[in-house]
Amino acid sequence: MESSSNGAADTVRRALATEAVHAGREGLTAQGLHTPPIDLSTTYPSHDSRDEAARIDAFAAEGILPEGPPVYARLGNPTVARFETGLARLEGTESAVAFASGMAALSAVLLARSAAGLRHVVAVRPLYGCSDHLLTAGLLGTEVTWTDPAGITDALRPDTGLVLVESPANPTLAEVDIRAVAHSCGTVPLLVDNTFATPVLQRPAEHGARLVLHSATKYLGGHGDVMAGVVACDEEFAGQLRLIRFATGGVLHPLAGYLLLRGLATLPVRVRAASATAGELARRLAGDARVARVHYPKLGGAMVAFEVHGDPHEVISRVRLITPAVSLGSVDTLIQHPASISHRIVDTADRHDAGVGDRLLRLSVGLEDSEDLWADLSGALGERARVPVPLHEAVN
Ligand code: MET
Repeated sequence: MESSSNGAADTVRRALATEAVHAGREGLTAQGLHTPPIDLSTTYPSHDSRDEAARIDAFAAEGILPEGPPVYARLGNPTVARFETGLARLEGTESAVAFASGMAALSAVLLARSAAGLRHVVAVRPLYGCSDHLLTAGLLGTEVTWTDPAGITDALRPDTGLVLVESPANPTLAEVDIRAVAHSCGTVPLLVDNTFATPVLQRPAEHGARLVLHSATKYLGGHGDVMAGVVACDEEFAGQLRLIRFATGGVLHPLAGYLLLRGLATLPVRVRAASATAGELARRLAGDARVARVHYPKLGGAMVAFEVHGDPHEVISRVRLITPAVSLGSVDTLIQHPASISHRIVDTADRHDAGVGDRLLRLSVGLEDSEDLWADLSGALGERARVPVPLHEAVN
């Protein structure tokens, strides 16, 4: 293995905060560099076509990247590979494969399983709304059985290729016991969407998940300026994902790879700071008569969900410091109404069954001062509505 950027041996197991800064920066010092280079090449020159053919054959066999330049950018990219290395180290997996978005990453996993003749998926609600929709609509030819964690074993079939859970879940922050769920899956791969927790709070692979999914757009990037997805997994599955990525083209741009690697360096600091503020806001919301219910994970984290007695649209319209926008994981605090945005695409009855009520608001806590955030949130909650008021407009 190459030496790290500061020359320390990689054989020593290092703490997460150290890995966050150094993993993926291997070999820079030897190149005389401090920051990772951004390789924008779409193709790579070679006068040896026989060697190129052999390298393509080697990649096509198992999705293993050949030594040296990647031939063509759809096979791989050195800047993106640094991010993949960094994320794999943080999640404690052999490999990671990055995509253009979280949905592209999930799609690649589903296609990999379908290609193996295993098109049945078992999934637990709630999931992020578009993940739910992708499965429910069967857009990729998969068939889904929705169940709760206790029903997973009974839901498995000979053609089940994947079990899918998200914990803490978007948007209710419901948690599952990942180790117990992994046990219920038997030999079927378990995919855990770890977007909300991040490897700072939870490393699903340590509890038996074979695949760990992230919308890297969120905490991994951390600044609301890069869209990406990534799957952390063993090298065998990673090879399949690279082949799917090559065939379907959902590659990550190298600049995004650079921004994500930079984001990983501050991930532990950002997540811990935002989580402390989120915990405090959750505590204040729980003690506020204008709030009917607060959802905050046992695991902690920077996401808070809460149900208001009043009209949730009014709260959204009144925030001034907090950004009224979907998405999460940025340095600034965001608030959105899942029934209107992130989970709009989920059938109303299914959404309600999953615990995503019409009065639920989802807060992604950023790095601002907690008193400033509380002042804004408290102002937005308004003076009245300490008891439920009817929702008049077209809220399903
Ligand atoms: C297009 S809606 C959702 C974006 C993001 N996945 C979220 O949950 O906020």
